[in-house]
Amino acid sequence: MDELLSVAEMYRADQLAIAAGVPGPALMEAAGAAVVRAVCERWAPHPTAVLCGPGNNGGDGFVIARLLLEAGWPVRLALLGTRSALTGDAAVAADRWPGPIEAADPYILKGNPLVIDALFGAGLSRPLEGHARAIVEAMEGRTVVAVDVPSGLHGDSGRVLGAAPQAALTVTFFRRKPGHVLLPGRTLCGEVVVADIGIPERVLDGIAPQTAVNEPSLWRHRFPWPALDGHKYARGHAVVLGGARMTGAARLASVAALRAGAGLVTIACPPAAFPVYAAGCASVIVDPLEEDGAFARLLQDQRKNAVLIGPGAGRGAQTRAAVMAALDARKACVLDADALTSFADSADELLDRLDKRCVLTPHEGEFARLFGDSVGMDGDKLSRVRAAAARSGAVVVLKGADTAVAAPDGRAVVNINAPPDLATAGTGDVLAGIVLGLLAQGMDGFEAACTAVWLHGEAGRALGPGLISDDLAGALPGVLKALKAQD
Ligand SMILES: NC(=O)C1=CN([C@@H]2O[C@H](COP(=O)(O)OP(=O)(O)OC[C@H]3O[C@@H](n4cnc5c(N)ncnc54)[C@H](O)[C@@H]3O)[C@@H](O)[C@H]2O)[C@@H](O)CC1
Ligand SMILES: Nc1ncnc2c1ncn2[C@@H]1O[C@H](COP(=O)(O)OP(=O)(O)O)[C@@H](O)[C@H]1O
Ligand SMILES: [K+]
Repeated sequence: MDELLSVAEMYRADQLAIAAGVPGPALMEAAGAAVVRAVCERWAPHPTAVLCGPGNNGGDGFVIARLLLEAGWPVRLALLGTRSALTGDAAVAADRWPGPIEAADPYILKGNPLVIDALFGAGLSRPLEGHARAIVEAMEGRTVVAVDVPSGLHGDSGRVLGAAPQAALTVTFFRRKPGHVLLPGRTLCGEVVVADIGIPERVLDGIAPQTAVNEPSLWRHRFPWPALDGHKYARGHAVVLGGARMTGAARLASVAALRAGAGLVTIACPPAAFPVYAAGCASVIVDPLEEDGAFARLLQDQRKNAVLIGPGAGRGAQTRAAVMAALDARKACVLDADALTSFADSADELLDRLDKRCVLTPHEGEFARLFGDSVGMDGDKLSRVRAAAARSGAVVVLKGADTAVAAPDGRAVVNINAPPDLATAGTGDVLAGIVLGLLAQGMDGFEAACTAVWLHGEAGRALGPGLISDDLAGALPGVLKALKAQD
């Protein structure tokens, strides 16, 4: 599993490693050596400036400068702050640096195209300003290798505090932090190398991290591959509420649900729209809702076990009533798009009714409408999605280039495989359909959401530039085949 450690958890990992008998200076020496290895693998020796900060990140910088010098590199080292202010392991590392210590002034970068940024680590306590900010800004245009994180980037949020350089390479230690995968951090880090510095894996037992990168090892063992003796009803019957006008959305979602493995998929739609839906995918059942209450009656069929409401549903009382009917019928639910926006003025009415078999799939705008009052929009993506899941009791998928998924019990993942080609109309409808198809097959809400987001990203990658949402479901068989081949 690819855990993401918060800054506090990383400090705890360091402490547990030291308590287990790995000396602090040995960790720092290993960290510096890992950076030097990564640098030497990528660049031939050339003039390099190592910028050291006042803490242990700077301590790593002293180790790096010494090892580069020993490897024959032309190195200059500059320190932000004074030598006498260094303490602990950083002071030990500084003692072992044989060269001069210069002041961290932008002039030191002159003639040094490669810069090692060892100013600040992931746990920055306040925004960069003054001298620190000036030197970070002066790195622009140079090849920057960041130690742990580009200085100024916060490891928990992925946000820039004041300023941070664009790195070509970031070498971090033991595990990535959320800031390496959340935007804009992910972009600023460039290539990320995770180095083993001798922290024993078992320290994770004492930390029990709740955050990870979304990858198949988290949910592959629960993927609902059809059984040899299975039949279509064993694979679930999914229902999609179709709207009167925007019919494409429900059609995209219904095909995606089938491709994700649902045994049957029904679109329940207004009678006037029946011809449009019926002319769509031949594998999808279309059921016109002839009279008031027809949707609730349709859901009385116990075999219909999962419901998607939102894509193209229309905003207003009818959609709200359909959501309530699905919740009353205790179906596994995916609520997306209009199903979320329809509760913008009465969010609590919805949020008080949800449980962990409900998956909400808002983009940032829909999130603001539904959770703006309860959670707010100020926090970072991971904190907000976690708070939203805790508030609602549902699984929340906060979409975007760095989609984050959270369960009400506090687990969360950040997804990193989705290409920007997915930023095109209708891809969210496809995602909602994939979640639906997996829920229909009995996957639990959090696993279904994580799996769907990953499959959606892989389908996007398989298609690449030029993809439109119509193509995505058709790419799922190839993605699923590759996933199955890894079993
Ligand atoms: N045993 C360990 O703890 C290990 C730590 N390592 C390194 O240690 C780093 C973390 O070290 P620290 O916790 O000392 O953190 P930093 O090296 O980021 O230093 C924190 C110091 O910077 C100051 N500071 C924070 N924000 C500032 C701002 N905006 N302007 C000016 N000064 C500011 C703080 O007051 C504090 O003195 C990691 O990033 C990693 O590079 C590695 O050596 C591996 C082992
Ligand atoms: N830059 C991006 N990189 C990766 N994925 C993206 C990017 N922009 C959007 N997406 C994904 O595309 C989908 C868009 O969904 P949504 O905003 O609901 O659009 P629509 O309503 O048109 O379907 C989401 O899954 C989102 O995560
Ligand atoms: K740094």
